[in-house]
Amino acid sequence: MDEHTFILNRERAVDYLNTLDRLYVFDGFAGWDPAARFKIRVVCARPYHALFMNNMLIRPTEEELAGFGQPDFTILNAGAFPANRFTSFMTSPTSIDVILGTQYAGEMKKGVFSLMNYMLPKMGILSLHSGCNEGKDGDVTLFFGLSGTGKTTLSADPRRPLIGDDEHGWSDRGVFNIEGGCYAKAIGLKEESEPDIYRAIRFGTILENVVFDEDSRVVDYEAGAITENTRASYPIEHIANAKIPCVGGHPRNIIMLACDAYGVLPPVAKLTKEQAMYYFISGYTAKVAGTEDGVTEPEATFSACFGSAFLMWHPTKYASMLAERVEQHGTNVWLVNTGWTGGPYGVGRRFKLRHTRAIVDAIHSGELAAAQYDTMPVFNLQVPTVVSGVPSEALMPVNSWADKEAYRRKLAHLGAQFVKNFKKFEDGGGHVSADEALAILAAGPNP
Ligand SMILES: Nc1ncnc2c1ncn2[C@@H]1O[C@H](COP(=O)(O)OP(=O)(O)O)[C@@H](O)[C@H]1O
Ligand SMILES: C=C(OP(=O)(O)O)C(=O)O
Repeated sequence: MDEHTFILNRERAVDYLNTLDRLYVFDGFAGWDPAARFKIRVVCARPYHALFMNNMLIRPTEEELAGFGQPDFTILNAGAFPANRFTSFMTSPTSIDVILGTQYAGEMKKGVFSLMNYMLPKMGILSLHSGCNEGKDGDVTLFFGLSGTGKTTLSADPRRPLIGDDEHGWSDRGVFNIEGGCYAKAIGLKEESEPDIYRAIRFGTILENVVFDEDSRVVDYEAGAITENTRASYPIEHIANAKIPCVGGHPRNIIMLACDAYGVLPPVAKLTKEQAMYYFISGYTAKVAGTEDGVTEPEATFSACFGSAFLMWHPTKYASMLAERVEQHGTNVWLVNTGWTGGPYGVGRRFKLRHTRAIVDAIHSGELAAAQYDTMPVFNLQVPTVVSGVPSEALMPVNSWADKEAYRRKLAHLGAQFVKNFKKFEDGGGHVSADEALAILAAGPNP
């Protein structure tokens, strides 16, 4: 989009907002690190949108609010009003630079994230689409992953204080959350399996698109009648063990999450430095019905750095910043499949949350770093032979499939999709040397 189109959209949003009798304004911060903190003003037509950003941004103290002054950035949310589709560069009535034509509250938080993906790297800080928590001895873990892969679910862990569930920065001082709240998927939520998130849903939380009984107000988390993408937005302090301020040291472990609906990838693999770059740049998951409209069948998705829609620089810029930090801090990198086992979607079933949690626990206890590994064909991934609390036949995927030939076909098929996707990154994008680019490419699958 060019500047002129942006100005036209902005004018349209301002004109619409000016017609309203009442507007809702919220001032808050993005970035828990005071050296990387931005003042954000949200101006919107609906109180729900203002409350959403009250939950998702960092709430200023009364004193901070008194001295807030002019914001660094302003979000104009005129989502009830469409953009003019005849404006050049506008291919739809939905605009997300200033918000027109969509009332999805997530646009505002991801708008701030896009901004941070531009600003932070300029300041030498890596922006991360990841969850983050911290162990008793201060060891930090990042959970990268696309929407629905488990960032929010797995970073909420009663034994590990939560730093954040979705958006972080990694500077020379360590990691910090960008946000002041969480945005959890609520579909199928149960107190037994996700107690922290379930209990975080109380006064002040926004529940979006859930089905509830109008008389009793009891919510039916199982119902996806409106959409599968039901959500709960709550201030981070609603999580009992949130770490406030939401900052931590340099990560000891990075977990890259993929929800592989083909059932091809192992539930956990240990990555070499080059594999870590390869899987980070690839940003794989397989979408099943969920966050996005129109997705009803599993479909491989590659989204660079696990968030290409929010990247403002070439993906290899973020990847090389990640490689530098991983090297400097000796961070271990893991690939965890929170998707299917025993066959693809429709044949097998999703990994049990308690098995994925057992894997994450084995990473944190150091059990996996000391484990024995086998090599998985095609992807050349190092897969542990034993993980406490996880059935061993689930570790090497071929063992969990009844039809071994069908597995081999899907393995080759997924490998080929990775290779095809990676073509556009083969030259390193000017941010890694030609030799490094070759080493990263060689770390990918060989179908
Ligand atoms: N094995 C698993 N690991 C992680 N999440 C799982 C697993 N099985 C089912 N789920 C469900 O998948 C969804 C993951 O969503 P969420 O954690 O909000 O993803 P993200 O924060 O990455 O968008 C949750 O609804 C969770 O209950
Ligand atoms: C907010 C979103 O992302 P996530 O599921 O990663 O929270 C979204 O995709 O709308």
